[in-house]
Amino acid sequence: MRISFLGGGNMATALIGGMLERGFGASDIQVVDLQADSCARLASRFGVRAVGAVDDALLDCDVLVLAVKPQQMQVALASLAGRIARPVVVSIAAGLRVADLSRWMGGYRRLVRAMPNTPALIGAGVTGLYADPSVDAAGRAAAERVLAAVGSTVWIGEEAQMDAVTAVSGSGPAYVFHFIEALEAAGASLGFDAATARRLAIDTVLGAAKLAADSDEGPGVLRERVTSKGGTTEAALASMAASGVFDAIVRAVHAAEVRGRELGEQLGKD
Ligand SMILES: NC(=O)C1=CN([C@@H]2O[C@H](COP(=O)(O)OP(=O)(O)OC[C@H]3O[C@@H](n4cnc5c(N)ncnc54)[C@H](O)[C@@H]3O)[C@@H](O)[C@H]2O)C=CC1
Ligand SMILES: O=C(O)[C@@H]1CCC=N1
Repeated sequence: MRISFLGGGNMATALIGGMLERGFGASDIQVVDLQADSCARLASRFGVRAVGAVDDALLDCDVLVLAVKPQQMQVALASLAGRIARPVVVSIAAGLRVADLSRWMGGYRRLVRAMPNTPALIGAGVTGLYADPSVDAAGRAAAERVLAAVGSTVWIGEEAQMDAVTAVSGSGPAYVFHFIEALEAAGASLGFDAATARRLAIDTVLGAAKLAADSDEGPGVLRERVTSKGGTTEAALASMAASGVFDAIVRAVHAAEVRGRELGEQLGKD
């Protein structure tokens, strides 16, 4: 299976790295990026073909992944209109709807929207996928194969829910990194050196996530197990509740969902 990327930034790098780790061949992967330094970096790091402009070889693929910023998409797609007939086109852009992507590609409709996240870099991503109803089973399977190479996949039945996927799991790693930053800062403020504070914070999140993933019980039950009556955890959780941490996180995820919808509406007007 031949895969091409339009845009070779953070996410394309994460996806290509993960795919190569999982047995995709470098000679089956191509990238186009406007920045010469991005092309040089991808070519030297991964051994893939990386070019500065769309050409016929790049478009001769089974899956074309659209990996430019939402604001860059319309201009980027203008270079494809009328030039593709075969590949299933997979957009990983936040917000942008199938109808608008299709219009910008001159009516091409073999489109799948995917929302991966950066842990794809180590094969630990999760991706929500939505296919235009016109995409056949083979097209869906091809798109899923690319994203499944870098983590788990979940098909979403309604396109409108892709903004919720973006808010929960697409942006989600940033929330977790932010939590790690806070835990690390707290450790440092309690007197640990930087390396020790970071180790304690990261390994705690890693271990807790693994425990949650491996357990038949939900995170609420696991939380209660840590929380001894009258103990230290109870004191910390009471402080979090007083600060409204839980509700603040829920509100933050809703803000991300709203921003995804706004992006789609604003950019789709043109
Ligand atoms: N960063 C993340 O965690 C996630 C990002 N996304 C989505 O992935 C997409 C890419 O995001 P990043 O990789 O973070 O952005 P990025 O800015 O790192 O990469 C975009 C790349 O596209 C290139 N580019 C721009 N216009 C181009 C054109 N016309 N032709 C060829 N290349 C062009 C840029 O030079 C840049 O290297 C976005 O649409 C974003 O919504 C999706 C899931 C997670
Ligand atoms: O922040 C963003 O817009 C992108 C989409 C999901 C993660 N990063």
